[in-house]
Amino acid sequence: MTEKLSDTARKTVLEPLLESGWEMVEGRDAIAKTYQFKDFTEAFAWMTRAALWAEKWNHHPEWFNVYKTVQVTLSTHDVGGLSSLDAKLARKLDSL
Ligand SMILES: C[C@H](O)[C@H](O)[C@H]1CNC2=NC(N)=NC(=O)C2=N1
Repeated sequence: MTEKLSDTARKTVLEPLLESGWEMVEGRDAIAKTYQFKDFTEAFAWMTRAALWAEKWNHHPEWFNVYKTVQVTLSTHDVGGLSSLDAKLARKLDSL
């Protein structure tokens, strides 16, 4: 069962992400990051790889793509805030 991150988990799990370019979204329990690629092909190839992980884990990003920029927001809709799935997906997105 997915749960909202506890205060303790936020310290250990979110802090490394916030140090690597993720930001808390104002007014909402979510994290966001903007990725820049060389061109649209690179951006879309990355989105395709990300989509396969999202499907595999049944956890999907909110994202917005314009040309070579992809803005990603992560939150767990089922619990109305951040869960460990968001942290897991964020780490995966950073590694792709
Ligand atoms: C029914 C389905 O399992 C759920 O709606 C899944 C799908 N993908 C999801 N993605 C995200 N980001 N949050 C969710 O709560 C979520 N729930």
